[in-house]
Amino acid sequence: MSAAPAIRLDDVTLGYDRHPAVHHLSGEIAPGALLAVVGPNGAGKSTLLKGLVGTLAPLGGRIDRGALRLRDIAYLPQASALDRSFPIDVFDLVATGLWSRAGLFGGVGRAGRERAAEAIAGVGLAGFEGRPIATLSGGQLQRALFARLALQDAPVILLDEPFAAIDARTVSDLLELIGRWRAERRTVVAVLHDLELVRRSFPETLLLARRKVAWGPTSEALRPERLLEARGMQEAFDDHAPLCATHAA
Ligand SMILES: Nc1ncnc2c1ncn2[C@@H]1O[C@H](COP(=O)(O)OP(=O)(O)OP(=O)(O)O)[C@@H](O)[C@H]1O
Repeated sequence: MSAAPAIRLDDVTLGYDRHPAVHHLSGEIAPGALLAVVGPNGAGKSTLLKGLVGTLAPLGGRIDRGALRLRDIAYLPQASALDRSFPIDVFDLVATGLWSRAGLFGGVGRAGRERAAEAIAGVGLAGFEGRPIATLSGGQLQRALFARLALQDAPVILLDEPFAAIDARTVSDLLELIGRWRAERRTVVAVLHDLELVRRSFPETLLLARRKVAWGPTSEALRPERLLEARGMQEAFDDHAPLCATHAA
Protein backbone atom coordinates (compact mmCIF):
# COMPACT_ATOMS: atom_id res chain seq x y z
CA MET A 1 0.00 0.00 0.00
CA SER A 2 1.12 3.58 -0.55
CA ALA A 3 2.30 5.48 2.49
CA ALA A 4 -0.17 7.64 4.42
CA PRO A 5 0.38 11.38 4.28
CA ALA A 6 1.97 13.04 7.27
CA ILE A 7 -0.23 14.34 10.06
CA ARG A 8 0.80 17.83 11.06
CA LEU A 9 -0.05 19.52 14.33
CA ASP A 10 0.23 23.26 14.37
CA ASP A 11 -0.03 24.86 17.83
CA VAL A 12 -2.83 22.46 18.77
CA THR A 13 -4.72 22.85 22.04
CA LEU A 14 -7.22 20.16 22.99
CA GLY A 15 -9.51 20.02 25.98
CA TYR A 16 -12.95 19.67 27.45
CA ASP A 17 -15.47 22.44 28.22
CA ARG A 18 -12.83 24.96 27.19
CA HIS A 19 -10.38 23.60 29.81
CA PRO A 20 -7.24 22.61 27.92
CA ALA A 21 -5.74 19.18 28.50
CA VAL A 22 -3.03 19.40 25.82
CA HIS A 23 -1.41 22.74 25.11
CA HIS A 24 0.20 24.26 22.05
CA LEU A 25 1.45 21.07 20.53
CA SER A 26 3.26 21.30 17.22
CA GLY A 27 4.97 18.53 15.32
CA GLU A 28 4.71 16.09 12.48
CA ILE A 29 3.86 12.40 12.44
CA ALA A 30 5.71 11.21 9.37
CA PRO A 31 4.27 8.59 7.02
CA GLY A 32 5.21 5.13 8.27
CA ALA A 33 6.21 6.45 11.71
CA LEU A 34 6.15 4.15 14.72
CA LEU A 35 5.56 6.69 17.47
CA ALA A 36 5.11 6.07 21.19
CA VAL A 37 3.26 8.67 23.27
CA VAL A 38 4.30 8.54 26.92
CA GLY A 39 3.80 10.73 29.97
CA PRO A 40 2.44 10.77 33.51
CA ASN A 41 -1.19 9.98 34.32
CA GLY A 42 -3.47 12.73 33.12
CA ALA A 43 -0.79 14.12 30.79
CA GLY A 44 -3.22 14.33 27.88
CA LYS A 45 -2.17 11.23 25.93
CA SER A 46 -5.68 9.85 25.34
CA THR A 47 -6.91 13.36 24.62
CA LEU A 48 -4.27 13.68 21.91
CA LEU A 49 -5.42 10.45 20.24
CA LYS A 50 -9.02 11.66 20.31
CA GLY A 51 -7.84 14.82 18.60
CA LEU A 52 -5.91 12.87 15.97
CA VAL A 53 -8.85 10.61 15.19
CA GLY A 54 -11.15 13.62 15.00
CA THR A 55 -13.62 12.85 17.79
CA LEU A 56 -12.38 15.91 19.69
CA ALA A 57 -12.06 19.18 17.79
CA PRO A 58 -9.10 21.39 18.77
CA LEU A 59 -9.86 24.37 20.99
CA GLY A 60 -7.05 26.11 19.14
CA GLY A 61 -4.52 25.47 16.40
CA ARG A 62 -4.89 23.01 13.56
CA ILE A 63 -4.49 19.32 12.80
CA ASP A 64 -3.71 18.77 9.14
CA ARG A 65 -4.38 15.19 8.06
CA GLY A 66 -3.56 15.77 4.41
CA ALA A 67 -5.68 13.58 2.17
CA LEU A 68 -6.55 11.16 4.98
CA ARG A 69 -10.25 10.52 5.40
CA LEU A 70 -11.62 9.69 8.84
CA ARG A 71 -12.03 6.04 7.84
CA ASP A 72 -8.30 5.93 7.07
CA ILE A 73 -7.54 6.29 10.77
CA ALA A 74 -8.18 3.15 12.84
CA TYR A 75 -8.44 3.76 16.58
CA LEU A 76 -8.28 1.35 19.49
CA PRO A 77 -9.49 3.12 22.66
CA GLN A 78 -8.47 2.02 26.15
CA ALA A 79 -9.84 -1.40 27.05
CA SER A 80 -12.15 0.11 29.66
CA ALA A 81 -14.04 1.94 26.88
CA LEU A 82 -15.40 -1.34 25.50
CA ASP A 83 -18.67 -2.79 26.81
CA ARG A 84 -17.77 -6.46 27.19
CA SER A 85 -21.29 -7.45 28.15
CA PHE A 86 -22.44 -6.71 24.61
CA PRO A 87 -23.70 -10.03 23.21
CA ILE A 88 -21.38 -10.53 20.27
CA ASP A 89 -18.96 -13.33 19.41
CA VAL A 90 -15.35 -13.04 18.29
CA PHE A 91 -16.13 -13.48 14.60
CA ASP A 92 -18.78 -10.75 14.52
CA LEU A 93 -16.64 -8.38 16.59
CA VAL A 94 -13.69 -8.81 14.22
CA ALA A 95 -15.94 -8.54 11.14
CA THR A 96 -17.08 -5.07 12.24
CA GLY A 97 -13.60 -4.05 11.04
CA LEU A 98 -15.02 -4.33 7.53
CA TRP A 99 -17.75 -1.79 8.19
CA SER A 100 -15.49 1.19 7.61
CA ARG A 101 -15.14 0.04 3.98
CA ALA A 102 -18.37 -1.85 3.31
CA GLY A 103 -20.73 0.28 5.44
CA LEU A 104 -22.91 -1.02 8.24
CA PHE A 105 -25.50 -2.53 5.89
CA GLY A 106 -23.13 -3.45 3.09
CA GLY A 107 -23.01 -7.08 4.17
CA VAL A 108 -19.80 -8.94 4.84
CA GLY A 109 -19.96 -11.38 1.90
CA ARG A 110 -17.87 -14.46 1.33
CA ALA A 111 -14.60 -12.63 0.65
CA GLY A 112 -15.14 -10.57 3.79
CA ARG A 113 -15.80 -13.68 5.87
CA GLU A 114 -12.60 -15.24 4.58
CA ARG A 115 -10.63 -12.11 5.42
CA ALA A 116 -12.14 -12.04 8.91
CA ALA A 117 -11.23 -15.71 9.43
CA GLU A 118 -7.67 -15.00 8.26
CA ALA A 119 -7.36 -12.01 10.58
CA ILE A 120 -8.59 -14.13 13.52
CA ALA A 121 -6.08 -16.86 12.70
CA GLY A 122 -3.38 -14.21 12.28
CA VAL A 123 -3.73 -13.21 15.95
CA GLY A 124 -3.76 -16.82 17.16
CA LEU A 125 -7.51 -17.03 17.86
CA ALA A 126 -8.50 -19.73 15.36
CA GLY A 127 -11.13 -21.87 17.07
CA PHE A 128 -12.46 -18.94 19.13
CA GLU A 129 -14.71 -17.55 16.39
CA GLY A 130 -17.99 -18.45 18.13
CA ARG A 131 -16.93 -17.42 21.64
CA PRO A 132 -18.92 -14.55 23.21
CA ILE A 133 -16.49 -11.73 23.95
CA ALA A 134 -17.65 -11.69 27.60
CA THR A 135 -15.90 -15.07 28.06
CA LEU A 136 -12.49 -14.01 26.73
CA SER A 137 -9.44 -13.24 28.84
CA GLY A 138 -8.04 -9.71 28.59
CA GLY A 139 -5.26 -10.92 26.29
CA GLN A 140 -7.66 -12.84 24.03
CA LEU A 141 -9.95 -9.83 23.75
CA GLN A 142 -7.01 -7.62 22.83
CA ARG A 143 -5.99 -10.12 20.15
CA ALA A 144 -9.53 -9.98 18.72
CA LEU A 145 -9.44 -6.18 18.73
CA PHE A 146 -6.10 -6.23 16.88
CA ALA A 147 -7.63 -8.60 14.31
CA ARG A 148 -10.42 -6.08 13.82
CA LEU A 149 -7.84 -3.31 13.35
CA ALA A 150 -5.99 -5.45 10.79
CA LEU A 151 -9.22 -5.91 8.88
CA GLN A 152 -9.85 -2.16 8.79
CA ASP A 153 -6.77 -1.97 6.61
CA ALA A 154 -6.21 1.65 7.60
CA PRO A 155 -3.01 3.52 6.72
CA VAL A 156 -2.96 5.12 10.18
CA ILE A 157 -3.49 3.13 13.40
CA LEU A 158 -3.86 4.73 16.84
CA LEU A 159 -3.58 2.52 19.93
CA ASP A 160 -4.44 3.72 23.45
CA GLU A 161 -2.59 1.64 26.04
CA PRO A 162 -2.89 -1.54 23.99
CA PHE A 163 -0.78 -3.61 26.40
CA ALA A 164 -2.29 -2.60 29.74
CA ALA A 165 -2.83 -5.73 31.87
CA ILE A 166 -1.93 -8.06 29.00
CA ASP A 167 0.25 -11.18 29.39
CA ALA A 168 3.81 -11.15 28.02
CA ARG A 169 3.15 -13.67 25.25
CA THR A 170 0.26 -11.63 23.88
CA VAL A 171 2.30 -8.43 24.10
CA SER A 172 5.07 -10.03 22.08
CA ASP A 173 2.63 -11.42 19.45
CA LEU A 174 0.88 -8.07 19.10
CA LEU A 175 4.22 -6.23 18.86
CA GLU A 176 5.06 -8.54 15.99
CA LEU A 177 1.82 -7.56 14.28
CA ILE A 178 2.69 -3.88 14.79
CA GLY A 179 6.07 -4.63 13.20
CA ARG A 180 4.27 -6.03 10.15
CA TRP A 181 2.08 -2.93 9.94
CA ARG A 182 5.22 -0.84 10.00
CA ALA A 183 6.79 -2.90 7.22
CA GLU A 184 3.61 -2.19 5.22
CA ARG A 185 4.35 1.53 5.72
CA ARG A 186 1.36 2.12 7.94
CA THR A 187 1.69 4.87 10.53
CA VAL A 188 1.30 3.61 14.10
CA VAL A 189 0.90 5.82 17.17
CA ALA A 190 0.62 4.08 20.55
CA VAL A 191 0.08 5.42 24.06
CA LEU A 192 2.27 3.33 26.34
CA HIS A 193 3.38 3.22 29.96
CA ASP A 194 6.14 0.61 29.82
CA LEU A 195 9.24 2.66 29.05
CA GLU A 196 11.45 -0.39 28.58
CA LEU A 197 9.08 -1.70 25.93
CA VAL A 198 9.10 1.72 24.26
CA ARG A 199 12.91 1.79 24.27
CA ARG A 200 13.04 -1.68 22.72
CA SER A 201 10.34 -1.39 20.09
CA PHE A 202 9.49 2.24 19.27
CA PRO A 203 12.07 4.34 17.39
CA GLU A 204 10.30 7.65 18.03
CA THR A 205 8.66 9.04 21.17
CA LEU A 206 6.54 12.01 22.16
CA LEU A 207 6.91 12.72 25.87
CA LEU A 208 3.83 14.65 26.92
CA ALA A 209 2.95 16.43 30.15
CA ARG A 210 0.07 18.62 28.96
CA ARG A 211 2.71 20.20 26.76
CA LYS A 212 5.39 18.64 24.63
CA VAL A 213 8.41 17.85 26.79
CA ALA A 214 10.29 16.06 24.01
CA TRP A 215 9.51 14.61 20.60
CA GLY A 216 12.17 12.74 18.66
CA PRO A 217 14.32 9.61 18.72
CA THR A 218 13.28 7.53 21.73
CA SER A 219 16.75 7.45 23.32
CA GLU A 220 16.77 11.26 23.38
CA ALA A 221 13.15 11.79 24.38
CA LEU A 222 13.36 9.39 27.32
CA ARG A 223 16.55 10.71 28.92
CA PRO A 224 16.21 10.77 32.73
CA GLU A 225 16.22 14.57 32.92
CA ARG A 226 13.38 14.74 30.42
CA LEU A 227 11.32 12.27 32.45
CA LEU A 228 11.95 14.32 35.58
CA GLU A 229 10.90 17.47 33.76
CA ALA A 230 7.68 15.77 32.61
CA ARG A 231 6.83 14.72 36.15
CA GLY A 232 7.44 18.24 37.46
CA MET A 233 5.33 19.83 34.72
CA GLN A 234 2.45 17.45 35.33
CA GLU A 235 2.49 18.01 39.11
CA ALA A 236 2.48 21.78 38.62
CA PHE A 237 -0.44 21.69 36.22
CA ASP A 238 -3.69 23.42 37.18
CA ASP A 239 -6.54 21.26 35.93
CA HIS A 240 -9.00 24.16 36.04
CA ALA A 241 -6.90 26.61 34.10
CA PRO A 242 -8.85 28.51 31.45
CA LEU A 243 -7.93 28.65 27.80
CA CYS A 244 -4.66 30.55 27.29
CA ALA A 245 -4.87 34.10 26.03
CA THR A 246 -3.34 33.16 22.66
CA HIS A 247 -6.22 30.81 21.91
CA ALA A 248 -8.99 32.52 23.85
CA ALA A 249 -9.10 35.50 21.49
N1 LIG B 1 -14.30 13.48 28.80
C1 LIG B 1 -13.60 14.31 29.59
N2 LIG B 1 -14.20 15.40 30.14
C2 LIG B 1 -13.49 16.26 30.92
N3 LIG B 1 -12.17 16.12 31.21
C3 LIG B 1 -11.54 15.06 30.70
C4 LIG B 1 -12.21 14.10 29.86
N4 LIG B 1 -11.31 13.15 29.49
C5 LIG B 1 -10.13 13.50 30.08
N5 LIG B 1 -10.28 14.65 30.78
C6 LIG B 1 -9.22 15.34 31.53
O1 LIG B 1 -8.18 15.68 30.62
C7 LIG B 1 -6.91 15.51 31.23
C8 LIG B 1 -6.05 14.58 30.36
O2 LIG B 1 -6.65 13.29 30.37
P1 LIG B 1 -6.16 12.10 29.44
O3 LIG B 1 -7.10 10.96 29.65
O4 LIG B 1 -5.98 12.62 28.06
O5 LIG B 1 -4.72 11.78 30.06
P2 LIG B 1 -3.80 10.51 29.86
O6 LIG B 1 -2.42 11.04 29.69
O7 LIG B 1 -4.33 9.65 28.77
O8 LIG B 1 -3.93 9.79 31.26
P3 LIG B 1 -3.79 8.25 31.73
O9 LIG B 1 -2.35 7.86 31.54
O10 LIG B 1 -4.14 8.34 33.19
O11 LIG B 1 -4.76 7.44 30.91
C9 LIG B 1 -7.16 14.97 32.64
O12 LIG B 1 -7.14 16.05 33.54
C10 LIG B 1 -8.56 14.41 32.54
O13 LIG B 1 -9.22 14.47 33.78
